[in-house]
Formats: sequence, structure tokens, C-alpha cells
Amino acid sequence: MDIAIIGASGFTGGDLIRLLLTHSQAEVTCATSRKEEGATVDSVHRNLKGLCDLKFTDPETRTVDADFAFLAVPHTVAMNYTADLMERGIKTVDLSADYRLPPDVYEETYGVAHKNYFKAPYGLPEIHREEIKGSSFVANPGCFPTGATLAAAPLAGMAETVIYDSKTGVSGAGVAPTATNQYTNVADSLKAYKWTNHRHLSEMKQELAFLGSDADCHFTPHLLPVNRGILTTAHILLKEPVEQAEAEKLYEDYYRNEFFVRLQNPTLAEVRGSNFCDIAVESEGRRIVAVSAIDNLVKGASGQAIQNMNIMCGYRENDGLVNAPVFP
Ligand SMILES: NC(=O)C1=CN([C@@H]2O[C@H](COP(=O)(O)OP(=O)(O)OC[C@H]3O[C@@H](n4cnc5c(N)ncnc54)[C@H](OP(=O)(O)O)[C@@H]3O)[C@@H](O)[C@H]2O)C=CC1
Ligand SMILES: CC(=O)N[C@@H](CCC(=O)OP(=O)(O)O)C(=O)O
Repeated sequence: MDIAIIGASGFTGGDLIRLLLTHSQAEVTCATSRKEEGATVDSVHRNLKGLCDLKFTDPETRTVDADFAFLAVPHTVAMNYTADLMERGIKTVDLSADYRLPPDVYEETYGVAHKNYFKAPYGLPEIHREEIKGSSFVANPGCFPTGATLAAAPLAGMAETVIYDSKTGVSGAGVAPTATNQYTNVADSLKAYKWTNHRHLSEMKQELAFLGSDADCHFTPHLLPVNRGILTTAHILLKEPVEQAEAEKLYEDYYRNEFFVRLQNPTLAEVRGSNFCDIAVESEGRRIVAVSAIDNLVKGASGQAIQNMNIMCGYRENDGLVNAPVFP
């Protein structure tokens, strides 16, 4: 199957190409970038030297031709491509935020009106697998909501309040140099940002509601001086106490058949480069602390997008995604 990646010069585009190198059914045949048009992919993604002989093409031309597409462009840009892709019957996973929320919530969260809305399955397979199967367009979740929702899901229906406290690596901010990702503003430090109003809160609330929860939901992200990874500590305040053995059993039962969710004390290093989400849980009676770790570029973006493609196309769900995390 021929794959087009629109926005292939960025971080998630680079990881899509890297991961798809080992996919048994898919081959990247089109990689777009406006700024890098004509340059070889491996001159930009230098970790792929000798592994990819494609050149970047301009996304504005009709060169975007494939059986399947990934939109790895910023939100508000992705929505400009969807009508054309759908008209041409090209199945698509959108990594941006454009189709994760209903249009009124999107407008409230992102401050812009949606130009081309249609309802799409929310691509968190552990929760929405049946909706994703057979779909031709899937909205890949945000990186924070992926780790956070997986940490809370088994207890969502029993929660009164859920507080997510996340630490993220800097690659979450994208490839362009900014004050946020400048070395001196990140290294040797730690800071909270968007303390109460990060845009991913809307997705987190939406997923809790989908899981039958009426809990209040709060979220504070922190910027860590690492390249990859998100560690989320979910404080789940319950209506009734749940003891340790019962909490562990709930998580084991919920994730028993999930290849990508591993129940062990999570660290960023032990999921790095992989599509795994490691989770552990500890009870304090009415407060459960659930901690999750993901690689923001893999389970938080490109790996989950490939997982969704596999489900949409009927491939083995972990095709292209069985690489072990890089440790140490
Ligand atoms: N980084 C992360 O951890 C995560 C990112 N995401 C989402 O995935 C998407 C991609 O993220 P990421 O790879 O980090 O972003 P980057 O900023 O690293 O890359 C963006 C890509 O989009 C292209 N692009 C930018 N503007 C336009 C435009 N107007 N028209 C066409 N192409 C454009 C860029 O190339 P060029 O400008 O040369 O055309 C580049 O290839 C975003 O929506 C992001 O929010 C989701 C989850 C996690
Ligand atoms: C470190 C950093 O800046 N992280 C980004 C992660 C957002 C992201 O990539 O998610 P979307 O797909 O919803 O844009 C942030 O907090 O905005």
C-alpha cells in the first residue's frame, strides 16, 4: 500500500517514515514539505540516511497520490486537505487536532471556526477500536490525552474528580525553533505552563464523558528538559474507596488484551521510541494514583496513527510497531 505523508519534514512526519520502514504492507511513496521541496528526505531526517531514497514534494501540487495518507501538519491546516483526500478515496489519519472535537468545542478551544467539519472516530484504539474499524478517516488523539486517558480509563466511571499532572519532552512543540524549545529556556530546569487552560483539556473531558464518567477534570502540563516522552500522574479521587488489590485487578482486566499497554512502574526511558504505554496504579483508599508513560512522538502521535491505519485496513494491529523501546 502506497503511503503519503503530508507534513513529512516535521517531527511526527520523521517518526512516521522511521516506523513505516518495518511495516510489512505499507511503503511511503510521497513525503511533502513546502520549505524542503526537492531535498532528499534523509538530508532533513538525518537519522534515516541510507534508509529512505524519497525527495520531498510540494503539498500544493497534485503529487499527493497514494492509497493512504497521514496528515502531519498543524491544526487549522489539516482541514484544508480533507475534502480532496476523501473525494479521491484516500483513507486518512489526521494527527492534528482538527477532527478530535465537535465544531463548537473546537472553536471554543482553538479560537477558530472549523471550515470543513465531519464526524470522525477518535483514534484511541484501546477505547474506540470498534469505531475505527472500517472507517476511512480517523482523528488521532493529542499526546497528553493519550497518556492521561489510558491512565484513568479503568476507574473513570467511579471517579468524582480527576487531576492530570503531566511532564512532557520538548519535541511536543514541533521542529521549528521558538522561545519554548530554545536550549537555555529548557535545559537544567522544569516549568509548568498553561496551568489551568491547556487546549488538551477539552479532549480529556470528552474521553472521560465517553467512558461514562461525570468527574470534574483538571490538567497541568510541565516542560521537561528531555526530547521525548510524557509522564502523567493521574490523581483519581473516587466516590468510594478502592483498595490496592482491587485497583490492580481492575487495570489488569481492562488491559488484558492490549498489546501496547504494559502494567509496570512507568519511566520515560523504558518506552522511548516505542508505541507502548506503561501504567502503574497505587491506592490510598479514595485517592488512586495512576502513572503512565508514553513516547509523545510514537504512542502520542505517529505510532498511534499507524496503529489506527492497521485497524482501518485490517492489518495486524502491531505491524510496524513491534520495536523494543531504546534503553538506556
Ligand atoms: N510533536 C508531537 O509530539 C505531537 C504532534 N501532534 C500534531 O501533529 C501535527 C504535526 O506535528 P509535528 O510533526 O510536531 O509538527 P512540526 O512543526 O514538526 O512539522 C509540521 C509539518 O507540517 C508542514 N507544514 C507546516 N505548515 C504547513 C502548511 N501551512 N501547509 C502545508 N504543510 C505545512 C511542515 O513542513 P513545511 O512547513 O516545510 O511545509 C512540517 O513538515 C501537528 O498538528 C501537531 O499538533 C500530535 C501529537 C503529538
Ligand atoms: C511541549 C509542547 O509544547 N507540547 C505541546 C503538545 C501539543 C501537541 O503536540 O498536541 P496537538 O496535536 O494537540 O497539537 C503543547 O503543550 O502544546
